[in-house]
Amino acid sequence: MTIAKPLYKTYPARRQQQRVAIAGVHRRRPEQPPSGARIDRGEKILFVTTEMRDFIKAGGLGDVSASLPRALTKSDDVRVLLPGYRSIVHSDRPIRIIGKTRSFHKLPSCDIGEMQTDDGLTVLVLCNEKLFDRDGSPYTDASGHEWPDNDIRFATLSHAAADIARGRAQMSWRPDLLHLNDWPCALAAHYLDGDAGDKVPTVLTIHNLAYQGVFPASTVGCVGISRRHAEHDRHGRISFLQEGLATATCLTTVSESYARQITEPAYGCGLDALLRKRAAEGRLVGIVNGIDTSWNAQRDPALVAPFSIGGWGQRAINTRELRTEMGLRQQDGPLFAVISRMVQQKGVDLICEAAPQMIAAGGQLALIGRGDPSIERAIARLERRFPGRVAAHVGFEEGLARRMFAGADFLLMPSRYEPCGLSQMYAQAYGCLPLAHATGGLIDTIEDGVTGLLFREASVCELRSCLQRAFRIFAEPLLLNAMRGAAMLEKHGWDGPGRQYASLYHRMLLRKAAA
Ligand SMILES: Nc1ncnc2c1ncn2[C@@H]1O[C@H](COP(=O)(O)OP(=O)(O)O[C@H]2O[C@H](CO)[C@@H](O)[C@H](O)[C@H]2O)[C@@H](O)[C@H]1O
Repeated sequence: MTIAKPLYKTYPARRQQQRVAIAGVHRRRPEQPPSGARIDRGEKILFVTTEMRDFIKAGGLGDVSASLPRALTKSDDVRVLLPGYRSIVHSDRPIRIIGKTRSFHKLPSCDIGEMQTDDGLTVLVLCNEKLFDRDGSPYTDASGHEWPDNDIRFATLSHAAADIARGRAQMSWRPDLLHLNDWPCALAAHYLDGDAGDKVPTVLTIHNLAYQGVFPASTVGCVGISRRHAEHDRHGRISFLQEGLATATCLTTVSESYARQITEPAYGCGLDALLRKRAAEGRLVGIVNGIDTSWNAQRDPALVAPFSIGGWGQRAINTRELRTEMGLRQQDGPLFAVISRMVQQKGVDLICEAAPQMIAAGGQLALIGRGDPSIERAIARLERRFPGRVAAHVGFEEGLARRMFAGADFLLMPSRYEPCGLSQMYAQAYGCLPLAHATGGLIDTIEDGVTGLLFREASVCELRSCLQRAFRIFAEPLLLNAMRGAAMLEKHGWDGPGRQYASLYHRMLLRKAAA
C-alpha cells in the first residue's frame, strides 16, 4: 500500500467500540414495534459502488454514485464504499484506517479506510494495493483490456460489503441496509443470503443488464460461492449479476420503462425469466435517475455565455464559440451533438450512416467520446470526409461536454437500449433538444415534440426521418425556442428519486422489523 504513512492511523479501541456498536444494534432492534411500525429517519445505508465522479468515472454509474448518496443524506446516514483505486488512495485527502476484513477462499483481507469529501460525505475505501492500486479504469488497464483478476477484485469488494453488514469488519458503524450497484457488487447479496434472522437487506440496482460479470467455473471456488441460484446454464460459467439478481432482497433499475423491458426476452439479456419472477414477487422497481444541480445553464462556469430560458441570443454565443473550439465552419444550419461512450449500445454506427445526408441538408455534427476502436475509426473517417462540418474529440472531457450541451441544437441518442440515460437530461437543462430512440429511460424523460424528439426503432431509416423532423423544427424559430424552454423547465433533480429510494429502504426495513 503506498498511502503516505501519516494517513494511516489504527483504531486503538476498535474492538471495544465494535462490541459497544453491535450491542447497540441488538438493543435498538427490539425497540422497533413489530408491525405497522415507523422506522426512524436516519437509517444506516452502505452504498457500494465501483465508480464515483469525485474520484473516478467510466460512465453514468460514476454520476449516479456521486449524486444519489448525497441526496439520501437528507434522510439517512449514508456511507459510500469504493475500492481503493490509485486515484483515491493517492489523492491528497487523508484516509484513516477504521476496520479490516478477513480473507475468504482466494479473496485477500483488506483494510477499510475512511475519508470525507469536502461537503462532508463519508467514503469508506477498501484498501488493498495489489488489487486496486493500478493505472487504468476501474475495470480495464490503460489500453482497455479487462483486468484478468476482475473476479477476485470485485468479489473482494462484495465480500467486504457483506462483512461490514455483518459487523465482522472491526468497525464501530454497521449498516441497516446495503445498496449495491451492478455486477461488481452483486455477490454481496449472495454472501448475505445464507444469513438467518438478523440478515441485512440488500437493494441491487441494475444500471445496465448487458454487463453481467461472467467468469469461468473455476471462479466459483476462488470466490467461495455455491452457485445454487444459477438458473440458466452458462456453459459452466458463473454470472455475478445473476447470483445477485436471485438473492438480493429487492432489485431496482434506473427507469420504469427499462424495468418493464428487462422482463422481456428482447431486452432481458438471457435473464428475463429470473427478472419476471422477481417482478412477480414485487421485488423489481424502476426509479428514474436524476441529475445534479451543477447542470444549470445560468451558473455553469464551463460555459462561455451562461443563459436562462428566453436568453436565446446568449445561447447563440455558446453555439458560435463551440463551432470555433471544435474547428467547425460558422454556418446557419442546425448543429447536432453526440456525447457518449462509443459502444454498440449507443447506436453511433447509425449516426455515421445517417450523417452524409444530414450534412448535405446543411447540418453539422460535433462528437465527443471514446470506446470501441472500430467506432472511433468510423468517426475519424467521417471527420476526414467532411472537414468543417464534422468534428470529433476522442477522449473524456466534462468541460467540453458541457459546452456542447450549451451550444448544440440537438443531441443525438439513437441508443439500441438505454436503461435511463443521463445525457438527454443534461441536454434538456441546456436547451439542447434530445433526438432519441424511444427506449428505456429515454421514453420516461423525453416528451416527443415537446422536450425532444423520439423515434420508434433504432434503425438508420427511422433516425433519418427523425433528423428531417429536427430540420423542420429548426426552420421554425418560435417552435424551436418553445421546445427549448419546455426542455429547460423539466425538473430532473435528485430530490424526487432520492425520496423514492429512501422510501424503498424504509419499506424494506419495516418488512424486516415486522417479520
Ligand atoms: N467523452 C465524454 N466526455 C465527457 N462526458 C462524457 C463522455 N462520454 C460520456 N460522457 C458522459 O458520461 C455519462 C454517461 O452516462 P449515460 O447514462 O449516458 O451512460 P452509461 O451508458 O455510461 O450509463 C449506464 O448507467 C447510467 C446510470 O444509471 C444509465 O443512465 C445508462 O442508461 C446506463 O447505460 C454522461 O454524463 C455523459 O454526458
